[in-house]
Amino acid sequence: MKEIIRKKMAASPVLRWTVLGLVSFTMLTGYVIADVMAPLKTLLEQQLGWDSSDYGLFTSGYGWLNIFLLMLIFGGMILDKKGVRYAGVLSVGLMIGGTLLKYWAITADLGGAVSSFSIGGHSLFSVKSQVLYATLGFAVFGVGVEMIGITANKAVVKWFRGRSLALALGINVAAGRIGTAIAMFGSLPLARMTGNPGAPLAVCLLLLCIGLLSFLVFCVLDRREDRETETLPGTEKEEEFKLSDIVKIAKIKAFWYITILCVLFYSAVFPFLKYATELMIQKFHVSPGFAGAIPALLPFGNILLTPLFGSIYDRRGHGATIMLIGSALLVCVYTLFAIPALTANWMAVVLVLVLGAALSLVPSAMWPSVTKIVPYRMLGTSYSMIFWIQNWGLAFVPLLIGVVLKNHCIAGTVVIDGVVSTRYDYTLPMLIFAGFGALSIVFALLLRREDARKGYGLEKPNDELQTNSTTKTQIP
Ligand SMILES: NCCCC[C@H](NC(=O)[C@@H](N)CCCCN)C(=O)O
Repeated sequence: MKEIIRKKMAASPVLRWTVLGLVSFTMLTGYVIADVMAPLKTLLEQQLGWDSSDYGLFTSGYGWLNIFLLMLIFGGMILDKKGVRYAGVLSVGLMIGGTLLKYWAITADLGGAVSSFSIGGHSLFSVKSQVLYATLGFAVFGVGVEMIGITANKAVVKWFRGRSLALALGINVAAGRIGTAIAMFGSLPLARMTGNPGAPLAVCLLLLCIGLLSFLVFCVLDRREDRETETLPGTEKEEEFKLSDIVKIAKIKAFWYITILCVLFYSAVFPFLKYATELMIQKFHVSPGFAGAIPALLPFGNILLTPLFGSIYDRRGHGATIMLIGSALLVCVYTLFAIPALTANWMAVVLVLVLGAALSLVPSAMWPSVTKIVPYRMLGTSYSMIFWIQNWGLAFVPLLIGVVLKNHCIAGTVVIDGVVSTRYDYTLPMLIFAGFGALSIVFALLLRREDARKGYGLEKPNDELQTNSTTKTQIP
């Protein structure tokens, strides 16, 4: 009888897809907030008196606790020790707490207060208190949103092993992209309409509370599933995560290949977006009012393509090859972006669309492939280690590009919207991004070779591999 119930729970497609919808919706609400302030840079400067360095400090806050205080790694260990329900509720709690602090900082009247830091009477630096509190809020939020990313991965793996795993993870990534698209298109109009840069954050907070409810419903279903599986005769208890597992993970060569591929690949895409609008204006002569719309096409393509490529991986396999093709596309896109003679508007649109295809190919194969390399009980820690290293790239590559632009790429001045601005030659930054792509190819090749040696099954269809497994812990 219990066997029947278990089959009913775990195998019921309606239940599985409902679980995916609930978890992905929670992640979506977090992803909206991650990007909601980006379109408001000018408004923050006009209405709150921020300058570019205030905004830069605030944006960098996202990674502080994750990178320097290793919060992401601890998040992964909590996930493996305490499970997806505990980690998920904790993540949403952190996101709500961080966003509340950020909202308060943006909307409170702090009377232009300044916070100064000094050691032994020597002043280190001063910063507007409003900027400081908003940054701290964003830092706490950053811990929560990265943690919900890995929690969602592990929850989806838990429910979809053996059944369209890459498609499910692709849909989960697509939910994140919908969140980004909502932020990119909704934030500025809402702030302008209300005349309040805090208004989009208030709406996001409401959305995040609905995200919490959604996750709590998931918790009920997940708990029921666990109870029913546990009481089945012959069900072995999942081996517990131990601290020494970190060493085991670190000894897996393929894990490092996929991690390095991840940091190189993501460092070539997300940091590019921070400069893409200016590239459109200065190289492709797109009008400033329209220039942001071209890079904004990127998440839209992903929404359809990531699940599509995931489904191909499930049915046909070729995971490592999919990552290789995605990396090769990066090289093509950025080499073409670097060619000074190519300045047609349509070319920029085509290149962004191809970049979107690359950003669908690699994640659609990368996240499911990790499950073939490390055992399920270590998955949270493994994803967190990958995210941690990736976060270094996401934090420092934009800085590197900024320094390169300032020191090597100034090519005179240009008038934009009646204002004389510095003209930059983007050839070198584009070649740097192409270089990341070339290195990604190398690591995708190394991964493919390691797979052939160790037989992880990265080139095999997920569905075929999974139907051969019989227990929860049998992932190679
Ligand atoms: N369940 C989510 C899978 C990860 C998706 C992946 N996100 C990340 O890698 C994050 N660490 C950083 C994303 C930063 C974007 N603002 C993704 O492809 O988005």
